[in-house]
Amino acid sequence: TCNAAAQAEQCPNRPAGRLEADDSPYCPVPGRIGIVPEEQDAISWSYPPKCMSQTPRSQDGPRLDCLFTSTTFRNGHGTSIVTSSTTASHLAGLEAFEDAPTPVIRDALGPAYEVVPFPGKRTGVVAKRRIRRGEIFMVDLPALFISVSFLADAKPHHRRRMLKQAINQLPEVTRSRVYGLPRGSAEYEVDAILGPNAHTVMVGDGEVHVGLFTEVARINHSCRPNAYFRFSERRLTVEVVAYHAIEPGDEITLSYVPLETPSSTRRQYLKSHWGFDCTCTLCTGPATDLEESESWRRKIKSLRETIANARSEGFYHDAIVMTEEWLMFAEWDMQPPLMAEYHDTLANLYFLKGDMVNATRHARMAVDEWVRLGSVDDEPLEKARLLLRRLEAMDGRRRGG
Ligand SMILES: C[S@@+](CC[C@H](N)C(=O)[O-])C[C@H]1O[C@@H](n2cnc3c(N)ncnc32)[C@H](O)[C@@H]1O
Repeated sequence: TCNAAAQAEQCPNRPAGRLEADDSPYCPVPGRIGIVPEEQDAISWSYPPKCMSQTPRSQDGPRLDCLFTSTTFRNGHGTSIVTSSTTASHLAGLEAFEDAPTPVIRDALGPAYEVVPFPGKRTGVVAKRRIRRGEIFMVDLPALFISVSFLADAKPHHRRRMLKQAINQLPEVTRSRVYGLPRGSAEYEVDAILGPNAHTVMVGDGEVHVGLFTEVARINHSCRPNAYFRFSERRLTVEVVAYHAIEPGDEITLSYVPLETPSSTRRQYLKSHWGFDCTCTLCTGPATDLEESESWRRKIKSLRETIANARSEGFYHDAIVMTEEWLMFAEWDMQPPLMAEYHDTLANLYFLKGDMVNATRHARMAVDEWVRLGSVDDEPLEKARLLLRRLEAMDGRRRGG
């Protein structure tokens, strides 16, 4: 988990990628909501921050990383963050640290999943009831949040000491969840815990961090997953979303690797970074299924790049046509995006093209979809509403005069 450049390439915080064509195809910085408050140290940490200076291999000048623990974070869940003081200040200013209630899923239907023993994989997560396509059925908080630069640059014994302390400063309930996770083969306990359980996410201006989300860590990998996770920087949460309907008793799976990664690289990566030979249904199923999936993924990847180019060069009509194709290929490979994101993208492209009727139609559908999802991160809904209001105001002016 320690090479910053490799992590930046891999970071699968949004394995399906975003539809928004102006975003980088890999790991876009997840939703930042505007302003970072001025009084950056508004929260008080539960322990005096402990700092270590690193001599980075890749940047100029030494870098100071500190351990910050809040035991009161989200009603006593607690979190330990190891990062630069600039990033810590940025995080501390986010809504995640406000004295707000813990984000929960308003779930009148009862718990969506349970953790059960799973042959060959110790445990796995299975659906307890039907989960709708696009439903956010799990929201998790980070027990640990560690800068990848720290992991890469700190001396091994400093790194281990800091991380051990980071775990030990957590509240008892979260600490025991961390220690209850499966271990990899690394010699030292903290490395063995992080290895097979942590995921990468980005915060601030693209700083890659490793997040240990103990609930998400229960979900096994599949090369054709039925769910994916999205990171909300604003709330420091990970939401797990269903790609398509999941039936009761089905195993819930995520891809630990970006879906576009070719199968041989994917398998190698899972072996070298996660330490296992993948036994998912795609890897153990008929070769023709795998070949077909590979070909869709190649098409999806190249389409996404072409859409980004078409948009930046002002060929909005082409970008719209290709976005439709993108959706179709993604559906064929059973990894459809959130429909809300799809409508958002089209609303923006039609808007740029000057087709206000279709822009308004898609903006309305985007708002409806975000509301229906009940996302724990309201930023995309706010954005979609803003665009819709703007379009409606333009229409009002046109009709009025
Ligand atoms: C993040 S944990 C997943 C939950 C884990 N099974 C547990 O018992 O808590 C990752 C570990 O689960 C196992 N695993 C996950 N997906 C797998 C797959 N597709 N094939 C084989 N083993 C898998 C591997 O041992 C891997 O290191």
